[in-house]
Amino acid sequence: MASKPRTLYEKIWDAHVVERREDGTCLVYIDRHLVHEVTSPQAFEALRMAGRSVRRPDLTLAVPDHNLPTTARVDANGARLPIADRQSAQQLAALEKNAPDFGIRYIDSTDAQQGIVHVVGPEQGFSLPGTTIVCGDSHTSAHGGIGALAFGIGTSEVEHVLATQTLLLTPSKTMAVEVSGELGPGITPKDLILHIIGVVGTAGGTGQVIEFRGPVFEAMSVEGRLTVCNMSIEAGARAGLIAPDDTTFSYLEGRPMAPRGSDWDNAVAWWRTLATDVGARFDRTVRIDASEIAPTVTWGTSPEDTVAIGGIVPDPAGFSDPSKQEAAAKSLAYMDLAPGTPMQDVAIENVFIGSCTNSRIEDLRAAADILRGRRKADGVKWAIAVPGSGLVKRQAEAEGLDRVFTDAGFEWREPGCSACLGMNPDKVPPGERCASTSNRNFVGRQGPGARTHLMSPAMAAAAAVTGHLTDVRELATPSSVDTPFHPNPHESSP
Ligand SMILES: CC(C)[C@H](C(=O)O)[C@@H](O)C(=O)O
Ligand code: SF4
Repeated sequence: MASKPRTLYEKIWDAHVVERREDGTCLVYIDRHLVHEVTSPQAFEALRMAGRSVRRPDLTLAVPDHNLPTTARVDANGARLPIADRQSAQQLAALEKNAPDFGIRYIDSTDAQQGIVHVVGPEQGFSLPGTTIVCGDSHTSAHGGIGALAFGIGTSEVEHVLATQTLLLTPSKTMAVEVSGELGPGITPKDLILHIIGVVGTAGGTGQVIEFRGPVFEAMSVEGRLTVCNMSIEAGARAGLIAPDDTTFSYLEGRPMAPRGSDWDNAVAWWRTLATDVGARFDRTVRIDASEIAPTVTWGTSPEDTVAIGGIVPDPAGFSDPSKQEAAAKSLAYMDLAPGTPMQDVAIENVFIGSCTNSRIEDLRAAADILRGRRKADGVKWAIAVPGSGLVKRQAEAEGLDRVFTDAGFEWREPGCSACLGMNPDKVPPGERCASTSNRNFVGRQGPGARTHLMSPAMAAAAAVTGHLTDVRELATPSSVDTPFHPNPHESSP
């Protein structure tokens, strides 16, 4: 008898279950564990107190990102500069000590391979299709873009994975997000995922694993897929997935930690079997028409508060759900926006291009395409471009993108989480607005009182040039609009 058709999620899940318990929970094997400085110190301390070691240090990779300043890290003599904030300094020092103490590979802040953990994993070939990947960080969902079942875990689970290389989990429900049609000129993966979150809602995917399906994702670069899956957590989902294909394999082949030789061939042969079978069942399916999507921005303090750039700030009274009415009214008060205001009239004083959502080479190219030969508007006080890793930075510099940014009035920074969240010196001043390529527009996310509008890198660049939220399609040169994705994945890899 033919076996039951399975989804991509079910195939990866089944391949990793070590033990099914009577209560429905499963002990699941974890293939890859990424560790950063914020959620790991207590986990290592607990191991130390219990006299335990790390079960598979070779499957664990540590890299600092959240707390690192993105200004110069060494002085003129190459000596490391101190970290001013005490808690940040302690967390960073703890990771630097814990990694070698427990035999884990550690990428130092001064190493060209350092970067945001979710940029570094795929870039190093550490994150692979068909694997289970965890990290004490919600945006671990990003790695689903290469076809891995990847999700964030809490600090006690970090300890559990370090000690046992397993986790106790319950199987998730599945949701298919089927996107038909094609994205229009100038519409990027970020616009697509913002639009999807607007449709699904931040609670829409709760506890589920979303598989993004359809020709748009098949045509998308790995960078774009990482952007989409990165934000699936903002739809409440446990993880996001896109089936691995030739685009994925050519992105990964030859990366430092990817398999080689016959191991590579065997891996690719298995990865090819992972795609969802015809006839496999999802618990829920959401259908979206790509051709209806415009450049998308947020107006409120939740990632589901999205609107097309040509739209207006909504009236809270227009929402049918009373709790949403209340939330929208609160959001608008915090954002200092009046219902009915055209989004394009919203002036911004800050621009942040970076974060694990949009700091890969293709993102920097898209922003630079808009900025080339232009300058930021006078009203824009602070604009920074923060590459997702040292390798992305190096690649961008080789292409002259750093000059495009600095000529346009941007600061060109060292890799890290930066102004995505206020855990390091890069903060948006209270009461000011920021056009940001990050993934969360929560109250105080970019600093106390800061007001965040989420958007794509090209849209953030357009806002920098005009000083207000702007439809990038009105600014774009024909060539930058025609190629929203870099066509050749090899070219777009650092
Ligand atoms: C600090 C970290 C635990 C947090 C997360 O889990 O996502 C951060 O990365 C974020 O984006 O808010
Ligand atoms: S860049 Fe932002 S979203 Fe990504 S891991 Fe860092 S803080 Fe979290």
